[in-house]
Amino acid sequence: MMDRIQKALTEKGKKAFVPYIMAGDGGLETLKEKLLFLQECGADAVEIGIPFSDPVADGPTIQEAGIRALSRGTTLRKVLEKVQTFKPEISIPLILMTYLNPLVAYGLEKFSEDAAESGISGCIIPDLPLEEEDFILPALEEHEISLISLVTLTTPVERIKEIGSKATGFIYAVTVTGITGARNDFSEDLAAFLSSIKSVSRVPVLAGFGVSNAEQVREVCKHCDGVIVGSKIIDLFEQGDLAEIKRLVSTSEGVSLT
Ligand SMILES: O=P(O)(O)OC[C@@H](O)[C@@H](O)c1c[nH]c2ccccc12
Repeated sequence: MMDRIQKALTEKGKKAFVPYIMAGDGGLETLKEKLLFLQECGADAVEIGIPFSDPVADGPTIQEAGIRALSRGTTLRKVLEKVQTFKPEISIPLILMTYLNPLVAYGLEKFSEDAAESGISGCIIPDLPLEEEDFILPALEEHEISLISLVTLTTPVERIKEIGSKATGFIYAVTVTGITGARNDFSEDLAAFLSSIKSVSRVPVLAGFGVSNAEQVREVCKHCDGVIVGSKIIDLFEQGDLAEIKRLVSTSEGVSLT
C-alpha cells in the first residue's frame, strides 16, 4: 500500500520537487508563510529541518541557518506546536529532518504522537543507522509516520538492496560524498548510482545534496523520481528572492515521470 508521501510524490505524474527549510530561521512565525508559499509554488512535499547544535551532515548554509534558528530559541517542541496551529492549511506532506538527540530528549513515543498530531508524514534521521532503526520505527509506524532511508554513493550494493526492499515514503539518494551545500558538478557515477537504487526500490527515489539550479534539477531528474533542494532555497529566502524560488520549484513541472 502506498503511504501518504509516496502518493504525493507520484500522483502528479511528474518529477517531484521537495524543498528543505530550517524551522525557526527568520523566526518561527515565518514558518507558516514559507510553507504556504512553497505549497503554492508546486512543491510536492517539504522537508523541515529541526535546528541542532551538532549537525554532522550539514554544510555551511544549513549550519548557519541552524545557528540563527537556535539563537531564536527554536526547539522541536515549539516547531511541532507551531505546525499544529496551521495544519489544516497544508495539503502536502511535511517531513521532519532531525538528528537523533532531540528525539531522544523529547521521548520517542511522545514525539511520534505529537508529530502525528501536527500532521507530520515522515522523518529523516541522518545519524540513525539502519541496524538501529527498531529503536524508533515501532513508535513511528504506530502513528503512520514514514522513516525515510538515506543511501549514499558509498553504500554497498547489498545494503542498498536491503534498504530498497524495506523503504517507505521515498529513498533519499545522497548525490555527493560529503556535506550538504551547492556544488558545481556531480560524480560521473551519479547516473549509475541512481539507477541502481531505482532498480531495487519499491518507493520513489529522490536525489539531494548540491542541487542548486534548474539545469541540475533537470539533469538529476533524468535518473530518478525527483530532487530535494536545501541550501539554495535557504539562500533565496535569506535574499528575499521569492520569484527565483518559484522558478526553481516549478522546474520539475515540465519533467514527466519515466
Ligand atoms: O542543501 P542541499 O545541498 O541542497 O541538500 C539538501 C539538504 O540540505 C537537506 O535535505 C538536509 C539538511 N540537513 C541534512 C542532513 C542529512 C540529510 C539531508 C539533509
